[in-house]
Amino acid sequence: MPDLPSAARVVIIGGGISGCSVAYHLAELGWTDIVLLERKQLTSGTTWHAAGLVGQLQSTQNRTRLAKYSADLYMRLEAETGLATGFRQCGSMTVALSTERREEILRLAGMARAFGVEVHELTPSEVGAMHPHLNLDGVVAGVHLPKDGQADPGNVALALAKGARMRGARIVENVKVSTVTTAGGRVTGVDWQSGEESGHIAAEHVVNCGGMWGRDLAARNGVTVPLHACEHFYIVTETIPELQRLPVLRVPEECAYFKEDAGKILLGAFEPVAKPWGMDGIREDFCFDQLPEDFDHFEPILEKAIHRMPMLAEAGIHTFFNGPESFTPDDRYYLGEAPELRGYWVAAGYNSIGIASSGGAGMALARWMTDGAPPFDLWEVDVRRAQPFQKNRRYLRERVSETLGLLYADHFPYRQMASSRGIRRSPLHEHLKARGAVFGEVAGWERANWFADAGQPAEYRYTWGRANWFDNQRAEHMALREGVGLLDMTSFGKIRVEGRDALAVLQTLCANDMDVAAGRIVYTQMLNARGGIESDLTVTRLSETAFLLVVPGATLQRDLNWLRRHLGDAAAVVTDVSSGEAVLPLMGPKARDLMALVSPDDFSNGAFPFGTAREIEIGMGLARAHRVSYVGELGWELYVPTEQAAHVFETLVEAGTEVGLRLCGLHAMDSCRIERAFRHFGHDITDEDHVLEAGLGFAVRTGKGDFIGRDAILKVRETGLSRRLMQFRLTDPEALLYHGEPILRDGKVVGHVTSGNYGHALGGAIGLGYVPCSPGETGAEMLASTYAIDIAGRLCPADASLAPLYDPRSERVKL
Ligand SMILES: NCCCC(=O)O
Repeated sequence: MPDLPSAARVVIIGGGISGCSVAYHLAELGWTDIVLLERKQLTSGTTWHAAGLVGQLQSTQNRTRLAKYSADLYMRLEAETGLATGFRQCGSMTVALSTERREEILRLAGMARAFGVEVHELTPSEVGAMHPHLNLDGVVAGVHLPKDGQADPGNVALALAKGARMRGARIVENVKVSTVTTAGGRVTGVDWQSGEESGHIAAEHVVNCGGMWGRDLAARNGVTVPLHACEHFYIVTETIPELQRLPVLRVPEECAYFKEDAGKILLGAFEPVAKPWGMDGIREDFCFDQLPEDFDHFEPILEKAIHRMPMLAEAGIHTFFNGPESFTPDDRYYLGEAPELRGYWVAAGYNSIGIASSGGAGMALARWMTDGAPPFDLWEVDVRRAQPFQKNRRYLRERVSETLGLLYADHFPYRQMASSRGIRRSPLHEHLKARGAVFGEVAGWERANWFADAGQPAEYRYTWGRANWFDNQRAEHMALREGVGLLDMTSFGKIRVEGRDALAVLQTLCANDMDVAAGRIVYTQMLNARGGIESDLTVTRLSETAFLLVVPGATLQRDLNWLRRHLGDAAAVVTDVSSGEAVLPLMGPKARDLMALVSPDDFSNGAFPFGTAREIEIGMGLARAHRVSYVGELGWELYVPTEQAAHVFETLVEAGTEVGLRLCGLHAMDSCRIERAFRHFGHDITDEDHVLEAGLGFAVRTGKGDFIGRDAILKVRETGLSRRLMQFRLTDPEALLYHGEPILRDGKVVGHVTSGNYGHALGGAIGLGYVPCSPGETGAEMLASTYAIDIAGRLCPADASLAPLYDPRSERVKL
């Protein structure tokens, strides 16, 4: 009979590195009554066969921050626990074989450096000096991270487990969780089995660290954790006598990584088309299992690797390894509390970088569970980004066969997934496609990003330079600025909040005043207690007791979750009505002229002012027109019952010929919104960003009474801001900004670009980003500095502004 309590504060399911790290960090934060249950033996799923690379260079700042934490933790873990982890700070090197890849690694290096990661750029001959066995054919550059390392993954997990046990956590093997029990939308504990024995542990929290079992385990409780295992291949050579100690080497363009360990080379592959595994479930007795080798599948990578490191041709292969690892639809892992079930936490789906990620992820989750909020913005890995449909196994199988290879593929800006597409489509999809739309995907939605001209291939050609759609974007952008453009934003999340207490609920959750007349639209944020932004939305009062909330499609699950969790026993219901209406923004100074051609209603400023919504006739149908704009121009967002969308679209397009209507895509919408300095949730504004630092004080009404975040606003009003969101325009019209580029103030790195695009009306790349300031420092003082943005090592001078560079007085929306 396993030695298990009948109650615990938290039960962690899964004894891989993820579960051990969560247990370690919760114990470190003083949690008692921690129980970790492992179905077989610790590390016996995926951890034991991981390659053990601890690389800090991740594709975003916050994942880099977490990976840096892992590297620092593993450095000290052996001394703390007395258990050897095999961690060696051998450094790592990534080489580029093309100028495009060079741009990518130098951009990443600049970003990582801004976060305190030591990183050096290398010329080809410096690459050769650092790795003398390397064939330098085609190598154009490299980056070296001396503090990267490698470790024995199993031992790191065991050391974390020991550290957790030393602080009182109970870690028990050979106990399987058969059910996570629930009541009233909350976790109540777990039922367990061990051989013939079974029992129950009552618990406030459960953490799903189930790795490749994570999806199925979650699905049993209706929780969405979309991940799927893929086969991951590597070989280990026999001992190579002349081999010296080497840094980890990544040659992403040849899909390969090389790790020197004890005189042998481990060569691993991230091939472009991977082999999903475990489609019909995973064998009950799976424990330290390997999968059958597939030499034909590995051979193309091996051939290139032999060319790159010719000594491999002579080295015998000691081990040909194939083992399953979990992959997710967007190559990002899942952390946080599941929106479906209170007390159900997730740390899973590590996409083959679980050793590098788990240390930091365990720390972040433990702090999240302790404080009820993540330690910093973790939206990119937040489990609430998962869409319910992504549980579908066929979707996952097809998608992960692509995402494994994407780990080492070029991470070009605007790169789109090729697999598992077309799942969520607007009713106008075929209309847009027939007119040249090139689609991108967000949250499963297909969205027209740009429109190809007649005869132009309707496809992306990826680059770090000017894209093949740059001129299309410019034409669409200028149509929105000078004429009239029609967009399709059906992917917006639409939420109805209604009932006797709907107003009271929204007054508590929103920073702006919701007590407005029916037909008014209010731009607002939902804040957390720190004044950070949980949601960025418009709220339209439909009647005394009904409100329509419009949110980005990508944040719908998060926003629904935030609303529902704060309902308490209020007499209000929250309903996702996203599928009921298509959204057609008609924007530009000629929008009123076009509306007059398709509708008998009055669209004058007097009759239809900015910030109002009303039902209108359009063609032979009805729509609700909202006078708002995310591009900063006169216009209306038309909310049309889904089944009337095609009719309204056809009516607008037909009449539009008279006023030069142009179909516009999301790329033009984004370039317009960044010129106008409209913030984008998840980039410019997150739960870490105080609403006043974000420059959104104009949408805050502290005088209306209490609401979540009010105290934090009053406090900052008293103490002053410690940073401010600024807008930048590069003075070189050729340079391009995407995201993550370091910002320099008077020659010193002070922040990074939170979002970037090209300002076609302003004539240069535009970026937003936070700049620290001292309390009391005036805007004029901030603007007296000189600013530059580091783009892959080149310093590009930038004009900085606190007010929007385009239409600073917001006159155009009120034309
Ligand atoms: N599991 C392999 C890790 C690969 C990498 O860190 O690049």
